[in-house]
Amino acid sequence: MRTAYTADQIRGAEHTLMARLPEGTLMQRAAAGLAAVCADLLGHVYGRRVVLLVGSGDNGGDALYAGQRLARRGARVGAVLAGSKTHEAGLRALLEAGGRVVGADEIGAADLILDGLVGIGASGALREPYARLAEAANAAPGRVVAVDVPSGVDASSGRVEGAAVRAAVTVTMGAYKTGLLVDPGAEFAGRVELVDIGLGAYVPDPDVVALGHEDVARLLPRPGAESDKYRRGVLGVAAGSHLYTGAAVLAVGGALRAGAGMVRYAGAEEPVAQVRAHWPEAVITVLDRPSIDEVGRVQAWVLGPGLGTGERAHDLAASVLASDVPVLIDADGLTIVAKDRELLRRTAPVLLTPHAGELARLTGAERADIEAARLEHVRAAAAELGVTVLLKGSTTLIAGPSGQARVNVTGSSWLATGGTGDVLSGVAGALLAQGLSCYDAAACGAYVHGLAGRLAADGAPLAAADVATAVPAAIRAVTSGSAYGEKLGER
Ligand SMILES: NC(=O)C1=CN([C@@H]2O[C@H](COP(=O)(O)OP(=O)(O)OC[C@H]3O[C@@H](n4cnc5c(N)ncnc54)[C@H](OP(=O)(O)O)[C@@H]3O)[C@@H](O)[C@H]2O)[C@@H](O)CC1
Ligand SMILES: [K+]
Repeated sequence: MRTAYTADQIRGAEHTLMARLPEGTLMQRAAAGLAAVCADLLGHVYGRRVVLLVGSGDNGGDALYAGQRLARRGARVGAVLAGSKTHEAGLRALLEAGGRVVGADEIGAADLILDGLVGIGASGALREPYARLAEAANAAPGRVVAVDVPSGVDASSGRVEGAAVRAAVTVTMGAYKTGLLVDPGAEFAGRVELVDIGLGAYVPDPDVVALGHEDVARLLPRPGAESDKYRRGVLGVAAGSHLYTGAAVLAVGGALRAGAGMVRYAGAEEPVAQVRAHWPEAVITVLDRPSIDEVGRVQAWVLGPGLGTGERAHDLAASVLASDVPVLIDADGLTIVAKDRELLRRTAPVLLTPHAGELARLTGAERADIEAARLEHVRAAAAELGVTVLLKGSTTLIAGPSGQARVNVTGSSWLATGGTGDVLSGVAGALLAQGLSCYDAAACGAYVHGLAGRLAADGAPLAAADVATAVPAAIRAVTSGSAYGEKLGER
C-alpha cells in the first residue's frame, strides 16, 4: 500500500521530526537519496553534465546538496539560480565541490537536469523566470529529475496551472505527495522514487491511499470449500439495448471472468441474442417490460452500459434501484440518475462509475474543472450524493461518502478505448456480488481491470474484449505476488 499526503500534512510531520534532529539532517538525507537516484540514471557520473534549476526555497537546497555529491564524484555540475534568494550553505557546498553558477543556456547541453525550482512550498502557477526554465527543461534532450514534486504541479492536489516540469523521474522525500499519484500531476511526475528520511512515524492518516498487490490479494474474495455458485455471489446485469448490444456482452464477460458465481443477464431481445452467443454461462431473462420482477435473486446489480436513456431504460433503472442489493451504475445509467436524482434515494449501497463528462452531468460542474481537480471533485460528489464514486481516468480515483479516497495506479493509456468501461463495470459488479463493499469493489475492480489492460496490451493496442479475457491472469498476478505492474509511474 502506498499512502500519500498533502503538503500541509508533510510540513507538519517534518516540523516534528526536524525538532528532534540536528539542523540540516533532513536535507542531507534528502540530498543523499536524490544524488543516488541521479547517479543511477547517469550510469557513470564522472564527466557527465548536470544542470540544477535552483529556486529560492529548500527545494533548491536539496538540489544544491545533491549537486555537491555528484560534483564530488566528478560530474560537471552547473546551477541556474532562479530565485530572489538562494540556499546559501547549499550553494557554498556546491561551489566548494567544484560546481559553478551557470546561465539557462546550459540547460540544453545537460545529460541530467535537476528540477529544484519549487517543492511543497509552492503556491499557484509558476512565476517567471521559473515558468521559462521549466519549459526549457522540458524542451531539452537531457533526462529531467524532479526534486520532491515536479515544479508547477500542486503537491496536494495534482493540479497543474500553467507551465510545469515534465519529469522522467520524481524523487520524493519522506512520503508520497497526493499530487504525484493523481492526474494531471501524476503524468508530469513520471516514475516516482521515494527517499526515506525518517518521516514515517510522524505522518498523520493519509489523504489518499494507493492499493498494491498485497492489499488487493487480501481483499479479493476466494471461494471456500463449501462455496457453490449461489454462495459465491450472483450478479445481475441490466445493460444493452437494441442499439448497443456490445456493452452487455462486455459487462457480462467482465463479471464472469472476475469470479461471480453466476451472472443473470436481463435485457431486450437483441442484446440477449448477443450475450447468449458469447456467454452460454449467463442465465438470461428476456425482459418484455422494464422490470426485474421476473429475474431471480441476485446479490448485486450492474446497471447502465448501453442501456439507452429513454423512458423504458428509466423504468428499468427504477426497478433495479428499488431492489435491496448494492447497485453499480455506469454509462447510460448515470445519465438516467443525473436527470432523476430521486432514484438514488435508497438504503442499499450505490457505486457510481463515471468518467469526467458523466460526473459533470451528475454534479453540474464543468468537465474541464473536474479534469483539473479530479480528487476534489470526486470527493465532493461522493459526499453530496452519499454514495461511492469511481472516477475513471488514467489514474482512476475512488471516493467514499465520508471523504476517504483511493487512487488506482495500475491503469494504462492503452485502456482508453471503447468498451473497457463496460468490462470494468462487470468486474467491479462481480466483486460487489461476492460481498465486497462498494469502496473495496471499486478499488479492487479498478486495480484488476488496469492490470488486465496492461497484460492485454503489452505495449500494443487492445480491444475491450481482450481486457476481459486477461482478467483471470491479472488476478493470478495479484494473488501470486508477482511484481508485475506494481511500480509507480509505469503506464
Ligand atoms: N522542511 C524539511 O524538513 C525538508 C524539506 N525538504 C525540501 O524542501 C522543500 C520545501 O521547501 P520550502 O518550504 O522552502 O519551499 P519550496 O518548495 O522550496 O519553495 C518555496 C519558495 O518558492 C517560491 N515560490 C512559491 N510559489 C512559487 C511560484 N508559484 N512560482 C515561483 N516561485 C514560487 C517562494 O519564493 P519567493 O517567491 O518568496 O522567492 C517560496 O518561498 C520540499 O519540497 C523538499 O524539497 C527536504 O529537504 C526534506 C526536509
Ligand atoms: K521541484
